[in-house]
Amino acid sequence: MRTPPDRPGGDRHHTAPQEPLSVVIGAGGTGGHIYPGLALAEALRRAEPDAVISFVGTERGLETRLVPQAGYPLHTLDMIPFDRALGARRYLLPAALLRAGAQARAVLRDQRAQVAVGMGGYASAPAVVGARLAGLPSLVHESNAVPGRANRFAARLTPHVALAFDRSRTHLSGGADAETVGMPIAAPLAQLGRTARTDPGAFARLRERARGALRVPPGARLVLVAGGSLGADRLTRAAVELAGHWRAQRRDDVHVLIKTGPAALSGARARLAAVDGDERTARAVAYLDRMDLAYAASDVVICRAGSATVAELATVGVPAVLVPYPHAPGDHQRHNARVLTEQGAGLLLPDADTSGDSLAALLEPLLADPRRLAAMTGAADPGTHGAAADLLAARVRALAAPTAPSRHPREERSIA
Ligand SMILES: CC(=O)N[C@H]1[C@@H](OP(=O)(O)OP(=O)(O)OC[C@H]2O[C@@H](n3ccc(=O)[nH]c3=O)[C@H](O)[C@@H]2O)O[C@H](CO)[C@@H](O)[C@@H]1O
Repeated sequence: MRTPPDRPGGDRHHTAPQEPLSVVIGAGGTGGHIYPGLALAEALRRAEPDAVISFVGTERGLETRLVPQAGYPLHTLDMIPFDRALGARRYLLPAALLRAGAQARAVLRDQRAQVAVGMGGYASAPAVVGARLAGLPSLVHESNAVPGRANRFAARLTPHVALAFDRSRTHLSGGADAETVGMPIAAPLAQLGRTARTDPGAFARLRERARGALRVPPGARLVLVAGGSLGADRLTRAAVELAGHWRAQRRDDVHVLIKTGPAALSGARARLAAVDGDERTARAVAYLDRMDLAYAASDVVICRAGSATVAELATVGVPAVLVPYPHAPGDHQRHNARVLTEQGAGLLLPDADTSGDSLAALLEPLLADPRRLAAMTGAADPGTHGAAADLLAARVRALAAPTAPSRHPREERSIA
């Protein structure tokens, strides 16, 4: 039996011994939904060590690797993607949603959950539907500057909405009452941001260790090319061209680390071998499990503008060249990118203009200008991303409280 802990921000009410906090988190598809879900899970466990946390996801996404690897059970639902389903298969969506919602309800009941949280991705809306079917409170966290259809739908089913970026408020039903908590990011990244801002000596030591771990040649500036959790072929190709260009110039003051995604690794390595056989100028890896090391070691990051990446860059303050994915629903990556470009912490490069030549033209003057790089780092506004996991966890715990305003009239109504 759980003893009511002495809670900072103590917001659960205790009149009698009760079951442990049990929360089901719906998150899936790509890293941008799963890592924030995992950061929330960790924050819940920090606040209530005996909390029972489970995830719902699908068989198709990165969650099948990342969630069990982090030590949490994953229950899979049969759900089709919201956006692709709209087209000719639009008529399949209500039935798919109800079926997946019923599966989520079974998980919620099985786990004796008190709250469901939708973090975005395929499984997010079913988690919220499942909570409605079970008469439980739910909360939606919107991570993008422009919400996707799944979360716009889910936000109509619950009055509890939290935002990563304030600018998405106007797109959501109930958005006016939403709280901007920031994007939950992993504890090592939040810590890296704090160290970078408050302890230059410690950060310099960390940076040296990270550069060693990533095999960055001594004295070279590191350009990290990180497409997003799945990689981005356009960026990988441009980065290989850039490496070839710098290698031809015999430059030993720059090094490119290319995160390709697993599917593109062998092709990228073959192309790199043709221009830089001994990996002096560039190295390709499939995935980086330690993004904290990668950010700490980098002088510039070239990346897509997924919301988690944008929030992490704002937190750690690494200057960025952002190449928004042009087919993201609602062009949300371009809006995400603005978070950094409007601060002066990032430069925008349209996807169609991205090549080895355009990257060289952008990066060469930038890397040669340490004051400009430092100004970009200084301009990055960390906002509340470093604290977002704890802020969101406090909201979730408040909803789980027996006397909390969880049984909102909207949650009592049937969704049918
Ligand atoms: C193509 C597409 O539709 N992408 C969407 C997807 O992005 P996607 O999941 O690719 O990208 P994000 O940038 O949001 O998140 C990537 C996450 O994976 C981590 N990471 C990445 C690479 C790596 O090697 N190791 C690693 O740990 C990053 O640190 C970050 O935490 O979900 C995001 C959140 O809704 C959206 O904003 C993006 O538009």
